[in-house]
Amino acid sequence: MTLARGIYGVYDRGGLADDALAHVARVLAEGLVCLQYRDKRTDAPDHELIADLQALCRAHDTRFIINDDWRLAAEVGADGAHLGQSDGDIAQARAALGPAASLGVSCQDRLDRAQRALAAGADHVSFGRFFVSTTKPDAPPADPAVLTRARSLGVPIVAIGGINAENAASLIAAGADLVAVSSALFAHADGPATARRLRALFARG
Ligand SMILES: Cc1ncc(COP(=O)(O)OP(=O)(O)O)c(N)n1
Ligand SMILES: Cc1nc(C(=O)O)sc1CCOP(=O)(O)O
Repeated sequence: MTLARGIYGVYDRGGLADDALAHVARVLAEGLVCLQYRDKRTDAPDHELIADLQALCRAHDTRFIINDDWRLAAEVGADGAHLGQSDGDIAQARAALGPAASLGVSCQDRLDRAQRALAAGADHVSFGRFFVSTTKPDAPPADPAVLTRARSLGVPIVAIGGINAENAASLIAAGADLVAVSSALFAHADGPATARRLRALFARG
């Protein structure tokens, strides 16, 4: 299923408050296209948390995506997976997840990576980081011009890295269909207000 334009939430399991799920529900209520479960702390997925997030996503008509591990995505019946350059075979992931799944691939600032990912079965591609990210401080920088070049690919283009309500407009203007946001949505109390402001940016066209 083609991802609509809008907000792509990245729920990073590290450093969450006790009321994290209630906070996620408030953010989802603002209207996110999808929510990614990302856990870099352990190889042991938190199945209870995954089930809770998946249920919240269903209730809010938000696609639920698993980072890094397409086998886990298939096992839990997620709506899709997001793969980095070393997260396995994209064609194998597509075969396992099926044609309706959302399958995204990180391409940093490389159009050739995006072309290869799409040829192998991805249906959207992600570029970044565009701003300094507290969630992933070592992510290499990308120039927003890659978003403009990527329009020619004809698939949804995701921008990621340090994005918030103040800086997202430039990336949307450059060509991003979705902005992938973690800390500004989920590590700050004003995450729901940020989601509302981001939505307004897309509503402007
Ligand atoms: C939407 C989106 N884009 C890029 C990434 C980064 O994925 P990856 O390169 O696999 O790096 P880690 O997230 O594993 O650190 C992402 N997660 N989501
Ligand atoms: C998970 C991730 N990947 C990135 C990349 O550039 O590939 S940046 C990033 C972190 C996104 O979180 P925040 O919105 O808090 O910066």
